[in-house]
Amino acid sequence: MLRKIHSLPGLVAAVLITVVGITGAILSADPAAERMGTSIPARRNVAELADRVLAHYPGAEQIQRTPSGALIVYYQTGSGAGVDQVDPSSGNRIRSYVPSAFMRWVKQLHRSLLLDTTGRIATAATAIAMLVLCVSGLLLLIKRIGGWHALARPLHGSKSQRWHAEIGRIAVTGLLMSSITGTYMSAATFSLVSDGMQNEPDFPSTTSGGPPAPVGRLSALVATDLADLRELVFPEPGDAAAVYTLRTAQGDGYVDQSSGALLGFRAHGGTRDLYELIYRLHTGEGLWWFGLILGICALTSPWMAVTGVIVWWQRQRAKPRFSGNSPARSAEVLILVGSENNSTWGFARVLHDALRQAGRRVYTAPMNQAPFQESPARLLFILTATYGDGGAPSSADQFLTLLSRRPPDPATQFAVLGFGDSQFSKFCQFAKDVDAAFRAHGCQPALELVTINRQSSQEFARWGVAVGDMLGVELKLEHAPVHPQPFPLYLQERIDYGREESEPTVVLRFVAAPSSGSAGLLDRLFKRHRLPHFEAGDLAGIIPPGSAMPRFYSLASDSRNGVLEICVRKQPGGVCSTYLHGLEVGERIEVFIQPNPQFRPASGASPVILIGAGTGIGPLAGFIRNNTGKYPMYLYWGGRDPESDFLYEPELKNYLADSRLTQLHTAFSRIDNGVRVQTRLTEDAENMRELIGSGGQILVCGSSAMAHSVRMALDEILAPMSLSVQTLRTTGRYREDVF
Ligand SMILES: Cc1cc2nc3c(=O)[nH]c(=O)nc-3n(C[C@H](O)[C@H](O)[C@H](O)COP(=O)(O)O)c2cc1C
Repeated sequence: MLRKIHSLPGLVAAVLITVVGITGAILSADPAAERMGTSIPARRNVAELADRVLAHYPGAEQIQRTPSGALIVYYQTGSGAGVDQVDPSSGNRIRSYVPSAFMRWVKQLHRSLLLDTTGRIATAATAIAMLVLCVSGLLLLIKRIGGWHALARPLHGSKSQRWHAEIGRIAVTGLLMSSITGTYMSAATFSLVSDGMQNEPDFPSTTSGGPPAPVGRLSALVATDLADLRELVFPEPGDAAAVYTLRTAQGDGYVDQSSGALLGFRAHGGTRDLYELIYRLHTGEGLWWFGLILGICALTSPWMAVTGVIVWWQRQRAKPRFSGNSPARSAEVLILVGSENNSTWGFARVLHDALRQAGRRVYTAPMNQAPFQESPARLLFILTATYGDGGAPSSADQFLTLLSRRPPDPATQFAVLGFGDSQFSKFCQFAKDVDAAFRAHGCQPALELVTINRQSSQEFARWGVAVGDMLGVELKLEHAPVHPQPFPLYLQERIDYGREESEPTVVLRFVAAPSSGSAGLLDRLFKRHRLPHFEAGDLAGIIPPGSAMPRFYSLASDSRNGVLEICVRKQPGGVCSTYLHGLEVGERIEVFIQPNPQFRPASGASPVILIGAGTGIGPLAGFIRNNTGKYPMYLYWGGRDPESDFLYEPELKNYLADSRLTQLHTAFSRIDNGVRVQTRLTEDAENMRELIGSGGQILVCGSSAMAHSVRMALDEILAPMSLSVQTLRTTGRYREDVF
């Protein structure tokens, strides 16, 4: 619901929000520019100013003081009327006052889209839409990220999602302020609220009628501080009954031109003061710095509109299109899906189709729409992602309440499949909560809870086998997510380690075109650089022949290195690793890139501690290779035997020599007194604490068993500092890429 409230006004008003935002940002520069060209004298009264202005402009008709403090004089001369900006101290002319035609046009566009009343209604609607977008966007972000306290945390999601939320959380306060004040001003324009301007003073019925006194001696003007002046209108020369009209910050009145007495003064009411405050907050007039801040925030509106539309479009494209649902009333099996970004629906589709092929009547629905009342189904599959800080995705946020209202039924069997990312501290937490809720509700687990890390097709296929066994049918769950376009690569070089071992490792370097052969020189020169963009730590997706499922390998190079490099250990019976180990130099393969932006060293000079074992060294070696700024980097790496599989040995020695690597700590397990990498960490605990104390970040890459041991060791190392892996994780200083 909240998402709909956010998307609808955004989509409808995207163009208007862009126009109003850009014009607002341009207008915000005006008060600042005006303020810069204005000097504000210390204590001066209106009588003194008027006296000096009259000395320069005998035909002065009116003095106006703009909210920025600029003084404008309207006057008549023998040759006609004129308007000048004058110096507040001397009354001297500064320049002729001609508001820029461009700024007037921008103002009209901002206020009414150059369309009078229709335009004003449209801009009022835009201000309201913007207000709704700011509030709903903030609530969505809080929900996604896991609460108010987490608002400053690093963001996850697709590139457009992250950019939308990142800029949004910076600009939201300014945009909120602009939209609230804009809405109020539009309401005042259409008299829906009062602006307090109707409270005009009554024109004096009698005046002293005496001869005009010099303006510099009129007591009411002497008593008025220049800083309070808004406007002074001079009386018609020769008219003894005429008076000065004086408008100030406090109220409006008239001044007798002979006695200098203040006549019929009427103070502004609270409504007028409120309107003026809101006007100043919106326009920045009189508060130029505030206006500039709002202007900068308003500049983000085109960005927010474009990224917002992209996020919406991506979500629409990924939306499930379900055909072949059996009616809920007659379904034997329910598949309930909890998803935020829709990828879980792809897995649900595969399960749905496989169960139908196995002859079951299946009904699939979002968890929030579980048809508990109508459906007699007694077998429930729940496929759900986790969001925020271990919370529910949007299509499942009502589910636990729905379940609690369902009468307990021991005849119901359920199986929960959790989708998550082990980078998050509360991995698949919502799936765990759902599993626990079903058990507490008296339902029977048909299968134990299974969690799937990063949408792994292999883990899903394994779960499918367990489901098939449970149902007594053969169930093949092959989920091939939609991947980016693959591109061809040629193997340029391979470096083999531990050939004689049962699980040898190979470093493979691919280029975008053959570096030798029949290709022409130009072809060779340019095609070599036609690698798509990727960074070390991103994932290379490779689909081995005879399989539909890609396997992912962490990249050990950047595209700017001119090669795509991966480090592969041959797994016993592993389809893809066997295929890659069999590649000959010059052979062609197809690869696609899956960005993995959370696994990168933070920018800046704080130390980076890289920890890995086995082929986990791949991305870590890539980070070191690209550390051309020579920031402190420490590598702790565990291998088996230094004789046969010291991966990247010559490169690491070079990096140490040219300071791209600060320290190298190796641990080998298959030698006398062999140790694992976590032991090296513990031995070097003092150094580790020092590095973490100076703001260090830890990146871990390798098997999940190794990552687990490393976490345990680090928790012990960090305990004297009252820190833990968990606390580092929540602040983005501990990241894992685990397989
Ligand atoms: C903002 C955000 C927050 C997330 N929070 C968690 C989390 O707390 N725990 C977890 O295991 N996974 C978390 N994930 C990972 C998702 O649950 C995972 O990518 C899932 O496969 C997405 O499924 P969906 O595309 O159907 O929404 C988060 C992802 C994002 C983008």
